[in-house]
Amino acid sequence: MVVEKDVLDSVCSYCLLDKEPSELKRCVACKVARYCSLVCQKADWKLIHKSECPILCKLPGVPPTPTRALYQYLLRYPKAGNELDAWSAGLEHHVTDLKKDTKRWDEMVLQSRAAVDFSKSAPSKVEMVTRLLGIMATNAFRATLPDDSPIGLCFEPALALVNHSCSPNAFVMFDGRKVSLRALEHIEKGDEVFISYIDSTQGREIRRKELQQRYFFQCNCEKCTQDYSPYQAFQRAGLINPSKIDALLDRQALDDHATTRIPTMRQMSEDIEGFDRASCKASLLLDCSRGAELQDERLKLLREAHVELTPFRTHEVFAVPPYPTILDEIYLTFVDNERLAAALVVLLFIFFNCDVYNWPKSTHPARVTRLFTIVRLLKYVASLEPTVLVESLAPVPKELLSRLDYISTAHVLITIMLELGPLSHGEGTTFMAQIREEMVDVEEVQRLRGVNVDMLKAGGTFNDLRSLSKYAFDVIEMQKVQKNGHTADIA
Ligand SMILES: C[S@@+](CC[C@H](N)C(=O)[O-])C[C@H]1O[C@@H](n2cnc3c(N)ncnc32)[C@H](O)[C@@H]1O
Repeated sequence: MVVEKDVLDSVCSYCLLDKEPSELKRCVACKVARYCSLVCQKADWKLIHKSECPILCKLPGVPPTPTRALYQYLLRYPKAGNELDAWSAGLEHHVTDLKKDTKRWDEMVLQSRAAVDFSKSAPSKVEMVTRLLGIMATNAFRATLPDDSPIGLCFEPALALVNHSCSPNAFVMFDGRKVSLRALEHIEKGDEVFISYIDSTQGREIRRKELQQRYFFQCNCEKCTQDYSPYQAFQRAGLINPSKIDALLDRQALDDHATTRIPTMRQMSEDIEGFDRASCKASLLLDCSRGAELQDERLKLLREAHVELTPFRTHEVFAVPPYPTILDEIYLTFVDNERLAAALVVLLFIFFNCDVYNWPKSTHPARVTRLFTIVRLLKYVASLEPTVLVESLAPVPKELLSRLDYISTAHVLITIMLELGPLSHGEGTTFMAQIREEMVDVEEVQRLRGVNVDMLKAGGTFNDLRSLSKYAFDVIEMQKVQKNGHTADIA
């Protein structure tokens, strides 16, 4: 496991947990590696830093993450000849495919030479190291935090044996240094385990292109061969796991919506020009928004992209790409702008209308992580003065905003997460510890308020949450304008 170059300041180089930079102590020699404790520093020194530190001391900057992964391999197996270890040697390397892209291959050879040079290995090892780089390109995982931000490169030969499917039955979960393969559903003995290498909520052509370019194969899973829409894939995936989540989601309504979207999608495919044009224009605007320097400019482009998707909106096919991505980016822009009440409303809409279809299993880590974000946003909204809340969510009726019990809703969601978290992220993980911390915090607030939450009444609470999510479009269209030097939201 190698820490991503960009997060070296905020992640412990040994346990890989993210911390405030002030909580991490730098290695006094190289000033690159940082640790959250002496225990981690000692463990990393023994594992790799003893050999890596002198390299980092001599270099003017930190080499790219793959180069560091390569020289760390050479440092850990200094006595090996020009052959890879048995585990790595058996993995796909796609060297023939990689060589077809001469520019990419030349860069790979350069990176391998640098790794051999930095680790003072024999020059004869360059060929083996370039092959190892090919193996890593196909087999290494991007280690992430629960919010999906990258923290490192993980090369684990046993996990690398798992093939891809766009409707996977398992997933890889990172918790600091620990990595595990977890099932999304019951897998019979003898059945193949599949994970998704990519964002499988994207459309088939984008998925196929990405898999071909990065992994050199054409995916022939059922979702690809049948070109299933998210609604068909949802129905194929079966019912949502029975659990307390039923209080939050109306399973019958979800199923009915999916059923009625199937003929709608067929109808849409007859007007392919109209939908393709809308989708292409929205995707172009989305790309432009990613290049926008100012937040307001970014939001303006995303709003335009959202308007382009009006045909999707008319047919209520919110789970169909690129709709979920556009909404997700709008939500993230609101977070970046510290418009957290607006972010909550958009996120609720995404949760109820996109996520449930794109990740049908309620124990999917993406779904559970979303619930966690919703809890945090609910707690923030609960802390706002009622007048400020009404102002920041101008299109939402005051009556609904004042009726909602944000803390009790957060409380019930945490109760649900205590059931889902051990299945999605695993018992004993940092994520579960965070959920428990939230529970202690919310229970204390409830005690002070004298509120006793009854799960049976939760259905009512969630109806209000669903009602709030229905104002997402009005909230998105709300303009932020400059008024006498002050910014204000107007409907
Ligand atoms: C991480 S490896 C998976 C293990 C690999 N099958 C092996 O035996 O070493 C990734 C490579 O496996 C192959 N692969 C993975 N999933 C596949 C799929 N669904 N269909 C065809 N090939 C696949 C591709 O060659 C891909 O580059």
